Amino acid sequence: MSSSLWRDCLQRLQSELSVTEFNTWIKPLQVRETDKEMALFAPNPFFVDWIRQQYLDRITEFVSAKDNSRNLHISLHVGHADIASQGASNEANSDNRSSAAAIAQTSQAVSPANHRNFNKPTYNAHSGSSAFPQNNLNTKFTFNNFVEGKSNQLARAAAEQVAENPGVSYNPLLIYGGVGLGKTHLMHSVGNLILKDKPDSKIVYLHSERFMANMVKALQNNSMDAFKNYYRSVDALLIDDIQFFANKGRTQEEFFHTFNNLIEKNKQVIITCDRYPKEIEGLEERLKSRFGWGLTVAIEPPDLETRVAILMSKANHSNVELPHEVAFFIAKRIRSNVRELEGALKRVIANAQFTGRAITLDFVKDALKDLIAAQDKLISIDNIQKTVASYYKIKVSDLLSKRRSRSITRPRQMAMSLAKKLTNHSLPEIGDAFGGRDHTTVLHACRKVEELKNESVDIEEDYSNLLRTLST
Ligand SMILES: Nc1ncnc2c1ncn2[C@@H]1O[C@H](COP(=O)(O)OP(=O)(O)OP(=O)(O)O)[C@@H](O)[C@H]1O
Repeated sequence: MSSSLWRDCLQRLQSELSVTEFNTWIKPLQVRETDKEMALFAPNPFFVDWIRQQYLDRITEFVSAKDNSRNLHISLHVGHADIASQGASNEANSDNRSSAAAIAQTSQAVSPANHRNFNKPTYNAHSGSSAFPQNNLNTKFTFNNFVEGKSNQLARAAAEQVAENPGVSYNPLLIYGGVGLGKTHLMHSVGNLILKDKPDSKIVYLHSERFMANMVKALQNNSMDAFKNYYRSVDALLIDDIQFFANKGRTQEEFFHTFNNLIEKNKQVIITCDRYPKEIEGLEERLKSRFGWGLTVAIEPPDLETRVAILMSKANHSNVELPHEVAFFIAKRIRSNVRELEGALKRVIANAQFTGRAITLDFVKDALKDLIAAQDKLISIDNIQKTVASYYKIKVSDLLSKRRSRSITRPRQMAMSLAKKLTNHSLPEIGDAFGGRDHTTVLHACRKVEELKNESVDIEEDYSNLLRTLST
């Protein structure tokens, strides 16, 4: 079935994409539209992945601009629109869940607001009588395919310990770091390993947004007891992106009690967060302090060697031979996070498959030219150093020197903190660029600047001035 909204969307995409791209990826999509949802169907999981990475933002943007009154959810599925209709009617029939469950396994609801968060596959959801998910673990995320490097070593080691001794080693385990760095991957790896050792364990993974949605549903349906019992009866609760709880008082209250209950019973809790939890505004102090009871570990952006290793490993898993020089080229250019690195690799592989061309350096330069151009426009550490030095009327060589007088250390800390904020370089890379300093020095500088900004209007003003100069 094809709605007029979808037809408009197709027209727009056709005008924006090349003929091959449109015919290969967009034309085969089937659509089923209801009042609340636009469900898109693609022939296989790879196709779904590709649509999500390359086109979903654009489709979502277009649909919400064109029809913002309905706030349509856009979901992606493997399969055919007509089979899904059968699935949907099965879903309504509580005695016949198999088709609905099969569809649920490959479905990821996406709305303009929650698109990033629900992007993650949750293939392992069991069907069941409960209104709540049974485990939602993605079996693709394991320790075996998690590439270790300096940036994630500690987090990985802690996660492995927790998987071996759930509820005992570190409870809670809190993993924090920027987007796409492997926090969710590690969390699922723990869940999968616990299940391998103890298949009867009740492990639940969910995004914090889902926790809140389930709570709201339970409040509406007068089923809070079932909600509480469900989450308090698990052996391990893995909850992603806790920063989402900021300023959501009722959800925090509920989570606080669930958390206490589980920890008291030595049930494992694992939490991820996109920043150091103490820095989340709108998160209650009692939660922040409890999160610190166990172990808090950071994941940093991977360094060059780790990025190369990740690319080689991902290519290997897709049975693709990736020349080392190509991996090196991509890893050098794409530094932001692993998700983008993986996206670039997928794009290279798909392009090579379409065109039948070999993956050479020239081929990759061409296939990724827009990504590379965007990357080249990013602010460089060099530029930050020059701007900060000139602002404080010192020399760049002072910033790189060992001098420790305040007139030099403050600007140096400011420059490091701006480098962390405005570039995709990892802490070790920033440290290197500042006269070979350790990554902990950079971390300290970032925290110090945050602290000083709160204490001193002058520093706050310097920071804003520099940020403005660098961002224009
Ligand atoms: N060290 C690694 N080895 C292999 N794959 C990795 C590694 N780190 C990240 N990835 C891959 O990168 C992608 C993004 O990782 P993940 O979803 O775990 O990031 P995240 O930190 O949870 O991000 P977000 O904050 O956006 O939720 C996944 O496909 C994951 O498998």
